[in-house]
Amino acid sequence: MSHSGPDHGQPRSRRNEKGRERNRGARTDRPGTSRGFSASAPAQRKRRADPARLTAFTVLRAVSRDDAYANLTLPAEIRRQRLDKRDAAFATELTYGTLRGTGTYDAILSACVDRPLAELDAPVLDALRLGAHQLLNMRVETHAAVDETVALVRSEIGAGPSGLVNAVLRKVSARPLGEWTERLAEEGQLSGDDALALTHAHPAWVVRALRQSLRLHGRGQQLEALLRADNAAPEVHLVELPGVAEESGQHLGSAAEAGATVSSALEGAAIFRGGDIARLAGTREGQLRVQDIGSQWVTRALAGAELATAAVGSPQPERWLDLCAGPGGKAALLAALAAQREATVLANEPAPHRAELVTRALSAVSPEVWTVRTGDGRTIGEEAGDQGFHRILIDAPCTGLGALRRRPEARWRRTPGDLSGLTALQQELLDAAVGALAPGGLLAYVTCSPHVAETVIQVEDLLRRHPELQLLDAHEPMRAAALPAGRELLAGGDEQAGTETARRCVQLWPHVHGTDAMFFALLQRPLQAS
Ligand SMILES: C[S@@+](CC[C@H](N)C(=O)[O-])C[C@H]1O[C@@H](n2cnc3c(N)ncnc32)[C@H](O)[C@@H]1O
Repeated sequence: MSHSGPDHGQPRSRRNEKGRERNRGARTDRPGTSRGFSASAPAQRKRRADPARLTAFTVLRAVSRDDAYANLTLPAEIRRQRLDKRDAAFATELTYGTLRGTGTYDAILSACVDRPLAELDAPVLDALRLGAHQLLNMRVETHAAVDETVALVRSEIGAGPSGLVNAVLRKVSARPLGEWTERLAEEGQLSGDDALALTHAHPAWVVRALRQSLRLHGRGQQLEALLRADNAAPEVHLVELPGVAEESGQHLGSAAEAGATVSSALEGAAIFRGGDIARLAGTREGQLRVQDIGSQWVTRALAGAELATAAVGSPQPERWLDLCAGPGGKAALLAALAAQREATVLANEPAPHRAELVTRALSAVSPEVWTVRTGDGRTIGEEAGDQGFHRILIDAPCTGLGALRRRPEARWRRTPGDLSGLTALQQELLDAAVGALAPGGLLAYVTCSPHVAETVIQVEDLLRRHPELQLLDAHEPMRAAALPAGRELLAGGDEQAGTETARRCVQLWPHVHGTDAMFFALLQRPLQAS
């Protein structure tokens, strides 16, 4: 992790966006940049917090106090503080980096504080984590990281704890991150996954789960690459919904002019590395949307997979179902693809506010194509009718361990105890979907988690409960949906997977495919019961 922002405590001359040299000596309004700042007596030190650091601190507080989600809270806070582009980028790195690294920073802080961290006031601990991130993982100069954090504490918490924060951060700054983790691993006699957990800031149970899944999918040697990828800022992926704009590809074209790179892996997709997405043409109408390429890929694979002939032979248009649709990303793409095939989509979501989001996402597609149901997916049999659904997507509620890049606090919030409730729900949703599937129909089971209990084991259990189902090779529709570079990306890994079931499923990975670690299994109901 690194930050190359210009004026957050780095006393080097930097250029502004237009390439002009900034006169740093003349700028005294930016914290950490005014000359002699760190040398000034404490009483003369600035008491006002730097807006970017204040933004990050406010989000950290919301995450630890209210269980807020940083990816939702941060944009609102950036707007509230009216941060410019550079400060917004700095605040984002501060917030996301601090949250990702929390476990490791806490281990280091524990070695520098003379009492258990749990005895510190929560805001003080958040400020220390923020300071530790700047010292250990960003290119912020030591004096600025310490002084700015102390200024933040003075202004937001009070003068009381500022001495402690100053002293602790100075101890933290005594060695670089690598030395800290080596030393702590040695002292704690950590080895294997526990040492990796400390070095790469993942809980040990998550490291073990990722190792198990990588091994099952023929990628046993790639654990460190995956852990590193989880700690990198994700690229923003865009999708242009097919067939909804006046001219096909027009929004991707203008996004490319604004700096996006059109994907060579998947049609309709692009990668955007910075900039204001809301200003891209088509976003206001929901025709151009942010969506991980992995999500786009599995949606296109389900829409394009071949149905058994009798299921198609019906005079009725195909009926598609998105069983767990909120907030509607896949539903919108599915509906756009359905419109091109004269199919209809029922998008189901039990949480009313998320069902609203689904309706909003679908509004880019002709309303004749889709309907939203606000209900529990386990009662979907009520909607199956005589015919059933021809294509069903279950994008199941899951631990989300495949999206750690995007949800920086999630890894510390999840516990292994979450698995039993989630896997039980996944099982019930799968059974309900099987009951609603038309003869010859296709069922896509998708998770944004690579945990084997939610993926391959879930599919094996399903096949035991419903031996009539056929597990298709999910790579085929994925390859068919892909562009040449995407087909290449799909090669390897799963082909050497440990079990026949795993070989037939697709497991995407951030370090291989540049997507979330999304799992995709495709099952088919036979035309007639045998
Ligand atoms: C992984 S998210 C789906 C993401 C969505 N497909 C998208 O691409 O935007 C899982 C969704 O399942 C919903 N869910 C939770 N319990 C459910 C249930 N009993 N039946 C159906 N959906 C459920 C959650 O509210 C959540 O919106």
